[in-house]
Amino acid sequence: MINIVLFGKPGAGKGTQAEFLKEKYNLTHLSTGDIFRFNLKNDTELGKKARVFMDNGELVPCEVTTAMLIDEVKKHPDTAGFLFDGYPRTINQAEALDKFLPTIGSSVTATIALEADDEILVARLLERGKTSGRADDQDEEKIRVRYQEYNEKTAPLIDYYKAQNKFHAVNGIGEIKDITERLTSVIDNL
Ligand SMILES: Nc1ncnc2c1ncn2[C@@H]1O[C@H](COP(=O)(O)OP(=O)(O)O)[C@@H](O)[C@H]1O
Repeated sequence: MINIVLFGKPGAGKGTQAEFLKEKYNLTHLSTGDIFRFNLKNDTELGKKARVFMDNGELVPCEVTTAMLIDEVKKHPDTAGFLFDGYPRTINQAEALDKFLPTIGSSVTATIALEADDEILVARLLERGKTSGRADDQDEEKIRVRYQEYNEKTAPLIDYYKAQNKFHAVNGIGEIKDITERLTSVIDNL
């Protein structure tokens, strides 16, 4: 089983690249953002718990997110591997994943970060907000909160995975297909 964590700031292109990678490597794509948005749209119990946090650009509490993620993983016992997109986003979540995966005989294979400058990313998010209907993409204030959350809570994961020799980074600026190639060359060399 190969488990890849796609890592990057909001707007870095994780979702776009995940679409190509899941096909190429036959992986199950788990996007916590997508799962939360589905639950919001359908007004489920989970959606009710997540809504205020998401609408404000804040992280949903770890207990809620981790329980949801583990449920999703368990739905795919026969998969060739997972492509985690948007999880883990805190050290607590990374530790939870490192505890859970061995219970299904697996582990994180590698973390790959898509890197890009903040100004480019904020512009991308505002552009996406014009068509995506995502409230958190339409308001600079909310985008700012998401970057704060990233810097405080998610950025420490870089050192967490470096300490395990599992951190890789690629340049997230350029043509979509060139970025896909950068990612596949990392995965093919794992
Ligand atoms: N691992 C997570 N932990 C906590 N909250 C999360 C997590 N993943 C997604 N969320 C919630 O869903 C929102 C949107 O997620 P996502 O689409 O991945 O965002 P982005 O485009 O900012 O990377 C986040 O701002 C957060 O509220």
